[in-house]
Parts: sequence; C-alpha cells; structure tokens
Amino acid sequence: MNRVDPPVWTGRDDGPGAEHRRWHGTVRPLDGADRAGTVIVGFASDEGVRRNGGRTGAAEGPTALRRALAPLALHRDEALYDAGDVRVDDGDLETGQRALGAVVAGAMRAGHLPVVLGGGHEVAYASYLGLDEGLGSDRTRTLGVLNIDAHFDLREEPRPTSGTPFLQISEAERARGRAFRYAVVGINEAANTPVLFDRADRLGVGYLTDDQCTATHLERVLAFVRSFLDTVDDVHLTLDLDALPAWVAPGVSAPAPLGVPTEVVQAVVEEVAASGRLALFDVAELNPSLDVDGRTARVAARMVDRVRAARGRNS
Ligand SMILES: N=CN[C@@H](CCC(=O)O)C(=O)O
Ligand SMILES: [Mn+2]
Ligand SMILES: [Mn+2]
Repeated sequence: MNRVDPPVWTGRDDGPGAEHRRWHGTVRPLDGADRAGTVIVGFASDEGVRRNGGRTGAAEGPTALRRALAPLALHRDEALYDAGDVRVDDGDLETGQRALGAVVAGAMRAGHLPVVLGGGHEVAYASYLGLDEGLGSDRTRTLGVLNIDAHFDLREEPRPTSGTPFLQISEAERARGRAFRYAVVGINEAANTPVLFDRADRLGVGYLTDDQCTATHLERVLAFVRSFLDTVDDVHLTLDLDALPAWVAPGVSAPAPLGVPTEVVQAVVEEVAASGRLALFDVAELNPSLDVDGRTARVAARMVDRVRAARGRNS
C-alpha cells in the first residue's frame, strides 16, 4: 500500500503561547488524537489527470498545500490533525481511492471533519468512498455534493479519471437506491461539451455558470447554495481550483479564462461550512509545477482555513 507519514509542519515561529498560535505548531499526528477536530489527509495522485489527458503534477499538491497552511495564524484553540498521505503508485488509482476512503471513514467514525488535499479531481470519488462508509451503509439521509468547478466532471469513460468522479458517485448512490443531489458553481460553458450539459440535465444537476458567479451576483450565488443545502442532510464540498481565475490559480491542469472570483468562492465555502451539514471538504487539482509564486497553493490554503474557521463558529 501507499500510506506515508505526515511531513513535518514548519514555518515562522514568533514564540511560545496561544498568542503566537499557527497551524504548524498546532497540527498533531492523527494517531495521538484526544478530542474531535479537523483531520488533514493528502491524496498524492495525478493518475486521474494523466488518464484524462491533462497536465500532470497534482501528486505534489498535498505537500505544497501543507506548506501554504503551515504559517497561517489560528485565533482560537482547536484540534488539527494530520493523517499523512495516501500515494497512488504504479497507476493503481482504484487501490489508492479505496485506501483514502478507509482513512476518511476512520476519521469520521472518530468524530473528526476530514479535509482531503488532492491530487487530481479523482480525489472526489476517493472521498466519497470514505463518506459512504463513514456515514453508515444503512443511511436514509440525503447526501449532496457541491462542486466549485469550471467542469461537470460527469464524463463516461472506460475507467475512472479526473473527469469522471461525479458520474461515479451518482451511479454508486443510485445503485444503493438513495436520493442524491449534485450541484456545480462556476461552470465554463466553453469547457463542457453539449453531451456533458445533457447528462447534467438528465441527472437533475443544478449549476451556475462562471458568468453567473461574478462578484455582483454574490447574493444570487449564495441563494443557489442555500437552496441546495435545504435539499440535503450531509454535504461533500469539493473545490476544484480551476474554478478560480487563471491569474489567481495558475497552478492547475486547465486554468480558467474568467473563473469565479476569490471572494465568491470564499463566501460559498464559508456558507457551506457554517451550515452544520458539512461532512467533508476536499481540494483538487493543485499542481505546484505549474504554480506562480505559490499563489494557487496560497488561495487553496485560505479556503481550507476558512472552512475550519466557519465550521468552528457553528459548533
Ligand atoms: N478534472 C478535470 N476535468 C476536466 C478537464 C478539462 C481539461 O483538461 O481541459 C474535464 O474532464 O472536463
Ligand atoms: Mn475543473
Ligand atoms: Mn474538476
């Protein structure tokens, strides 16, 4: 298998004491957990992007994202844990997805919020495997996936890729006879062919295009998110960084020409995190080899940190 130890969390240190608290001095290995908190787990994979014909390098995403999280200041006492990385070796994506799912399910059973650092967007199916187990197989509660993404990722392919996770989840939930909701914020019309729009319509997928997600439309975007939240019990929130504008998030396989502004993405993740329904958050497609001055990693870290903070306000 492919589980590796958590890397060391380091960064600027202004001294001991709560007044200097940052992520790097707070994160502890999950093995020593003594209270409920947020669990970071990396999914070091770009096999899905490779299979999907994209630009590989997302396997280094978890390390870059931890480095960007490390110096961030914390303003209250809370538990943060690191479960390490699940690494996809030798192209065996399916084994890696199951391994990630097992870590997620274990964290959920212990009462933690899993935050999964991708990895290509194939991470979303791996997260789902964990959610499915962690929520309990006899569940009647409705699971919803809210995807912030330029793409539907509803491709029909002979084997799983970074472009297939939400069709896989939809089919898995249908096979189990469960209701399932899927919505996307940030769709770039020119990056999704008619067959994908037709499939989305057939599956009852709600979506907003990038044109509908400009800052002037913030209230409308939040209304869309709230009405989605009203239809589900548990939410899998997934952020594909290619939803953000290319100049904000250049370090992705498929950068966005318009994209969803940072403040709109932030408002959406905070809305979901504060709803009390967030079951898991994952961040996908960070490719450090394509990043510029770490800006994609920084914006990704900000969203992870805002999820942590907004969820804390609710508890
Ligand atoms: N996770 C990415 N999915 C996109 C990639 C698009 C592209 O590479 O241009 C998709 O398959 O549509
Ligand atoms: Mn995308
Ligand atoms: Mn995607």
